[in-house]
This record gives sequence, C-alpha cells and structure tokens, in this order.
Amino acid sequence: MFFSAQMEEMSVFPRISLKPEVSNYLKGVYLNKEVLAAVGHQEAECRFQKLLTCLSHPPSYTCVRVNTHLAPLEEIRHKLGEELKKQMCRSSEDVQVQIFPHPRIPDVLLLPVIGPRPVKQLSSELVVGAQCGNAVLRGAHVFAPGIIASPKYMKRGDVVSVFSDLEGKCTRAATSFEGKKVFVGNGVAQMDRSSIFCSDKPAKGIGVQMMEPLYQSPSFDGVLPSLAFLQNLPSVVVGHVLGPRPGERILDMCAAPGGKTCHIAALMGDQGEVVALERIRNKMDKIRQNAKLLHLHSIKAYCCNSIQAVSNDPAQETEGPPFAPESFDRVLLDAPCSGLGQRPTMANTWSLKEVCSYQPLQRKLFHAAVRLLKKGGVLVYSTCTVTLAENEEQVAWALDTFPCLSLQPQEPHIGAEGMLGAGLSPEQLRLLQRFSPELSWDQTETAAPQDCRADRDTIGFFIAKFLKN
Ligand SMILES: C[S@@+](CC[C@H](N)C(=O)[O-])C[C@H]1O[C@@H](n2cnc3c(N)ncnc32)[C@H](O)[C@@H]1O
Repeated sequence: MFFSAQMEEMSVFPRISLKPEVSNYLKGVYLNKEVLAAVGHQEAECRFQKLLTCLSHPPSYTCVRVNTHLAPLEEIRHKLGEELKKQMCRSSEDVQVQIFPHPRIPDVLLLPVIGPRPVKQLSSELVVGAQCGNAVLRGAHVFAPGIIASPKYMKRGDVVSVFSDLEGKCTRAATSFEGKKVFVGNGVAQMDRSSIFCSDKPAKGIGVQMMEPLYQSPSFDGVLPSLAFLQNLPSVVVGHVLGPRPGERILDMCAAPGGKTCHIAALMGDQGEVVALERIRNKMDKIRQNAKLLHLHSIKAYCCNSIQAVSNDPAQETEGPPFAPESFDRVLLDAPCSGLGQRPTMANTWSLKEVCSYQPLQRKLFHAAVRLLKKGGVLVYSTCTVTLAENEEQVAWALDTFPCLSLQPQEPHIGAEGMLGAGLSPEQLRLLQRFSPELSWDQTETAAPQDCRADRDTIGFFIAKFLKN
C-alpha cells in the first residue's frame, strides 16, 4: 500500500524472503520509537518495505577499485575499457561499456549495470544455487560447482535459461525443478551434463557462459588482475576513512579475503606494515594470494583468533601475534556480522538466534582492538549489515565502555548518517556513515547525476571512526 508505482516497475524480484521472526525483528528496528517519533509511522514502514525490496535486487553500479600504486587511474581506466571491449566483441550482443571515475574517491571506477533487461526465457532450464545466482546478477558467468540441475541431454554449446534456486530445495543432478526459482538470464553451456554430474572429480571452471544476463555487467574474471579489484563502494570508503599513511603500522583484525587489507597497503604506497589477521586458515591463504596478485609486499597475514591477539607482556616483540598492547597506529575492525546488507540476496534462511549472535563476538573483538591501538591512534569499525544491534548500539556501548574513545568525522562521507534508535545524539549520528539503499530506492531511475546514484544504490553498510585519546 505504501509502494509508489515507479518502485513496483523497478522490482523484478519478490522482496527478500526472511524467517518471520527475523522479518519481525528487522521491522522492530526500522520502526523503533525514535524513528517513529522523527518520521512517523507511514514513512518508517515505507523505508522498511523498500529495504526488503532493494535487498533482493543488485546495486545499479559495479564498483572497481584500481590499484593506483602500480599505475595512474586514467591509464587503468583506458586499459579496462580496451579489455571490456574485447569481451563485448565475443558476446552476441552490441553493448557499450561506460566507465566513470568517482568524483570524490580517487581510486574508484564505476560501471553502470544495465537492467533489468527484457530477456526471453527458453524451454531448456538449468538451475544454480542462490549464491551462484546472486553472482550472475552481478556480472559473473556460471561456475560448474554452482550448477544443481540441468536438462537431461545437455551438451556443450546448448543454449539454456539459468534459474536461481531461492530456497536451496532443488535436488543435485535433477533434470527439472518446480520449486521457488527466479530467472537470471540465458547462456551457453560450456560442458556436457555428464562432465558436471557424472565425473569422479567435482567439475571446475565456467559451466555456462552468460550471453543474455537479466542484468548486464562485465565479467571481471581474469581482467587486469593486478590493477582492478571488484569491491563494493562502501568497502572502498572504509580504506579512505581509516586514512593510513606511508610508514605506519596498521592492523586489519578480520581480514579475509583481504580486499580492505590490500587497499590499505596501496594507500600507504606499500611503505610500512599491514598486519592482517584471519581466524580461518584457508581464508588467510586467500589474503596472501591477493597481496601477491596486487604486488603488495607490506602485508603480513597470520591465522589467528583476533580476540586473543593481545599479549599480556608489554615487552612482547615477536613478528606475529600476540602483539604487545598499543602496537598499532591504526586498527580496522571490519567485523564478522549478520551480513543483512548484502545485495542481491533473495532469501535468507537464518534464525533470529543466528542473526543476533554477532553482537557479543563483535564486542570481544572491540576490546582487543582498543588494547592494540596506540594512544592518538585511529580505530575504524565497519559491518555490512543493517541492524542497530551491530551498528549504532555498538557505538553507544563502545563510547560508554571506553572513555578514551571519541567519535571522529569521516572523509569521504557519501553515505547517510547513523540510524535513530540507539540513544545517540544528533551530533553523534552525523559522525556515523550508514549506507542505506532504501532511502533512495525509488529515485534511482531519476535524472540524478551518475555518481550520486552510485553513492546511494549500494549494499547496506555501516562505518564508525574513533580516536583513542
Ligand atoms: C566481514 S569479513 C572480512 C572482509 C574483509 N575485511 C575484506 O574486506 O575482504 C569478516 C572475516 O572475519 C573472520 N573472523 C571471524 N571471527 C574472527 C576472529 N575471532 N578473529 C579473526 N578473524 C575472524 C571471518 O572468517 C571473515 O573472513
């Protein structure tokens, strides 16, 4: 009842499907007393409904962070244009590639996503898992491990319509599926059905090359691997907000796969030391691979539970963890979180208990972060979720628990301010940066300048910057 006609036009997918207990919880967040008093019931309800709609749709820009420590932005922009032109020549469609520099962020290129486009569904159906389907909506081809069902006699070269299995209910190696699914585009099979499902080893590589995706966005698989890195815009903002300088010692506490670690090292011109910690070993290896790919030598990655990264010995001088208190000039806590800002996500099957399990973990990590930071140092806390419990409530708790911390302005500040509901003052909320795609969801098709639309139509994200006095 609160939807504008324009918004319905933009919605090709149903709103994100959540467990009723999670949906009610989120509604309680978006319709909390402070918000209701400020904007009224109708506007608060409208924002919540828009949130549920935009979460199931991809953002309308692909953001590429360029490795400016290896080459200037314009040079990389030119090379990227040439690479993507070659890619388009191989595709059956005549699509122009537009690449814009971001006017305020010097290492960002933006590529508009074209879609939803009118693509005709075929009778041959191939089903992929939801995660694979989400990647296709952001420009990826279908990788073989993501395929769950395919036509019975599918041969390499066959043209198929690709569907995403929303609830994970399709049986592996099925030949058809009648459950909840959405169409994500048409492509050409790169393998026979038998090599996907019947071989002894799990199939690897591209299983379906997308030729007519519902949302057209270039595939970056193998494109300028040392110069261009796909990263959501708010994640790039985090690196700039942290503001690392050459020669400093920086700690990235929850670092895999290392997108922000690599950005920090690049911003320092690879001069200084970036210590990247990650609890899961395989994921830690990914940080090392990414650092190598981007030619960054100042990164030192360790497998470590960051809650235990502080040594009780102030004279501790080992290279790896645990570290002596006050060892770092800046600390990034890009915390493990409920991830409810990720887009596109069409279905999330988490229980309320799972969604609420992150606040205590984040607080333990926060304690370690404050201890490891030097006096006068900067701590940045970020999440890719939309709850108050993991964002503004954590800030209120931190200011209360650590009197040495004060909130700092952020540069750049291109997102909205913090959300009401955690008892923070208007001044404090203004210092927080919340990327809230629901606030402009029905305006994304208007004549707003490209970069403004790119700044607003992002994943849901939160950033707070503190100084330790
Ligand atoms: C939000 S992701 C980090 C994304 C990363 N900063 C980037 O930009 O590429 C959070 C990461 O923290 C890791 N993690 C969770 N608990 C941790 C802990 N106690 N210590 C270290 N890492 C942890 C997770 O495995 C996950 O890889």
